[in-house]
Amino acid sequence: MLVNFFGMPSASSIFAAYASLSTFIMLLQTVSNQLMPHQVQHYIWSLIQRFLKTAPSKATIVIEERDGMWSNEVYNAGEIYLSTKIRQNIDLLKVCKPHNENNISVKFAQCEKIIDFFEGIELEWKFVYEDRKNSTKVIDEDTDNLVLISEKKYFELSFDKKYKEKVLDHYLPFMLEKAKSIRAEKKVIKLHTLGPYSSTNVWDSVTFQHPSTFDTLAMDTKIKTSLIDDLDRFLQRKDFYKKVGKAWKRGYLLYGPPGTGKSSLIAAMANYLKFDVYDLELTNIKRDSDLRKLLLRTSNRSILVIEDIDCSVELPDRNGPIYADGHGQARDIQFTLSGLLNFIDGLWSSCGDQRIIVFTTNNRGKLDPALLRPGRMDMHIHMSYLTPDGFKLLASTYLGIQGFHPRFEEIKELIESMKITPAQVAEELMKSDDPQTSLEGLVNFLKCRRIESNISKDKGNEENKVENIKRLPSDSDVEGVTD
Ligand SMILES: Nc1ncnc2c1ncn2[C@@H]1O[C@H](COP(=O)(O)OP(=O)(O)OP(=O)(O)O)[C@@H](O)[C@H]1O
Ligand SMILES: [Mg+2]
Repeated sequence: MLVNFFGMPSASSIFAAYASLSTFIMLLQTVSNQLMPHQVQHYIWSLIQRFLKTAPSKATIVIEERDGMWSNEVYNAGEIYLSTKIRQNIDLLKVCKPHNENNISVKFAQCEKIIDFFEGIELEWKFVYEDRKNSTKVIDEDTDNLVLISEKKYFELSFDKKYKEKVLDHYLPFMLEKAKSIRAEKKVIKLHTLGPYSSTNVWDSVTFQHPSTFDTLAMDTKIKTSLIDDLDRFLQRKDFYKKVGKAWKRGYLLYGPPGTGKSSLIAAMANYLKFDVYDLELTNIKRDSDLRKLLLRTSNRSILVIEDIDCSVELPDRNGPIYADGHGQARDIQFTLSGLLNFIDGLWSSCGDQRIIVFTTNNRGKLDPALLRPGRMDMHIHMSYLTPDGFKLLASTYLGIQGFHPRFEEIKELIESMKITPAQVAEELMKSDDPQTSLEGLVNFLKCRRIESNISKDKGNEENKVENIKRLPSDSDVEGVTD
């Protein structure tokens, strides 16, 4: 073929090639018309056409359900990703509801094909299901038990060969990410706690159903916004933590009086992030090694909570490791708070992703300095008494009152004049379904509280006066004083 100086074939050579190809095809048609029945001709032509169109340029990736004994993450992701697409494309579906998910999952019921598109590339997913002659042993990752399976499942992902790099480097990671977010959306949050006598060192888990969210939480708006921003930034900073060589973790210290919403805030964080919660009651732990085992059994994307750190456990100071438990028996505790924190740091640096640790306390002043040291807890969050804005939020959540209500002014003035917790007000607001009655009850409650606190203030002042009078120097106190 003639080629011009741009490396392209010339017009005359293309024309000549086209003419000889057409002559060849016409000849082939004449021969086949005379020798073969019409249906056979049609079948052969369609085969040739299909071969010319697809065969030479097609690539296929096989994604098996199992990688040896273990499940294959890419297959699992494929199943989740395609579950959003098969509803429209396929008539025979299989549905199930895994125990750790909220919604029904839709799966392939038999060998089927689905077409997907990604940045202009057409991708064909084929689900293949085969019965095996012999069953094989695999690990059920939910229970860690060996189970026998007698089927083989896999996906064949086919596409134009020229997009191989793009599919491997972009489409599959995109599909994995998508599956991750679908899974996160569907995920049921678990609350893991230790039994009263956790000699077995295992976490008991139940479904976490705390309804608290950032929308229902009455707290300083600026603090709330900066916490949400902090959590968002934390989730997106995988590369940053890797770059600076730090464990991908974040620590929060929540402090404030009882009933100001510290535990509710933890629940709101868990619901926002869809992270499991591990509630670590340090008093239940006997040995340092038990603690390590338990911590090793916590999962990524989780919140480790240690509540009331100042009083729930008597962590030894550096002078003495032997402590008495609640029953007066000696308890050999070999860890210090800073030891615990260092261990968590070390563990999470090597095998932890997206870990959050939250400590709560009613009294920040009583805390071990190890915890307060700069850089130890990333954010100290003060949960304080109720403010008028906080009250408006509670009124909207509990009573459905949006905006203004004639009683708000009086309530605002009462709230500003005393220290009242959101928990106390929430309890009053729950006493009636009728907003008018509830607010009436709240006003009475607040007035009583104000009278009580004035009385105790007066009493305090009286006692102080008496105390001061008692302390006035008597003749015998004042040595060497003469008139
Ligand atoms: N800031 C708040 N916003 C909305 N509701 C709140 C808030 N604080 C407390 N409540 C209500 O009071 C209940 C008790 O609050 P919570 O257990 O979160 O307080 P806490 O600060 O953890 O108290 P403690 O120090 O005793 O553990 C919650 O279930 C919730 O109904
Ligand atoms: Mg609490």
